[in-house]
Amino acid sequence: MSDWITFALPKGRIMQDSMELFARIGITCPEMEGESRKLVFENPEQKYRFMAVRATDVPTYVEYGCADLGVVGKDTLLEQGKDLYEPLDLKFGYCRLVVAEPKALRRDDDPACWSNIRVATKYPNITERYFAARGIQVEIIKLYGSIELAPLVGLAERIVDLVSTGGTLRANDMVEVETIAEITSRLIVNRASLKTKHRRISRILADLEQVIDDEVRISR
Ligand SMILES: Nc1ncnc2c1ncn2[C@@H]1O[C@H](COP(=O)(O)OP(=O)(O)OP(=O)(O)O)[C@@H](O)[C@H]1O
Ligand SMILES: O=P(O)(O)OC[C@H]1O[C@H](OP(=O)(O)OP(=O)(O)O)[C@H](O)[C@@H]1O
Repeated sequence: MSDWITFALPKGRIMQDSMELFARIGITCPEMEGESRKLVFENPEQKYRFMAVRATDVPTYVEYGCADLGVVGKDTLLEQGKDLYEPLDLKFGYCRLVVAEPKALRRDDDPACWSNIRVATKYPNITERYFAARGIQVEIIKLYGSIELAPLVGLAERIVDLVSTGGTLRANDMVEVETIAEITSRLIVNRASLKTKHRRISRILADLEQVIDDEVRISR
């Protein structure tokens, strides 16, 4: 099995974009087509294995070498701060990590005057760092989803969360105040695999880079 390549892919929205990109460099997995509760899928002819994991668990599987390669949002990498080799920006999964607050609060609010605020977020580390760098004291309420609910029920005045279309903020009468980071999905690589499976992995990296560069060139 040692010449197999194992990918850790997030079960959610990134999975499909990942498989579409991999298909463009000839990496496919017919076993993954259709509904299934399976967590591991294989293409024995090509010697590829795909593990479906929680988005936030991808770095762990790659760090411990259970997966050679992983696809994960930059938000997760920034939050977890693991020392992982991150050679490629895959240029999908685009969104922004922002500070947001209710429209009604925004009217008289001046972020330059913030000194002590309460923020609900899935990203406590990023949030802490961001406000500490500006000398703002922040009380962080860690949540695991539906972050936009927090200001509606008085749990926190502000949130730090991802925005893509802006639909969730609008639907909950909130507005963006500041952008913390632009986010895309990244390819991450286990450092030991890079040495032990160098030929296969460097080929995958080169092929992906080519396809991504071509796409960027065409879209210009
Ligand atoms: N609205 C969005 N639009 C585009 N990309 C997004 C959006 N929300 C999240 N992402 C990206 O997709 C990644 C995975 O998000 P997803 O919602 O699938 O998992 P999650 O629910 O955040 O993770 P978990 O299942 O571990 O709680 C995020 O880390 C981010 O990089
Ligand atoms: O700008 P939009 O296109 O509306 O997308 C933003 C929403 O998407 C993500 O939530 P997700 O769907 O992952 O739900 P969750 O936070 O409850 O897990 C994010 O946390 C925002 O709530």
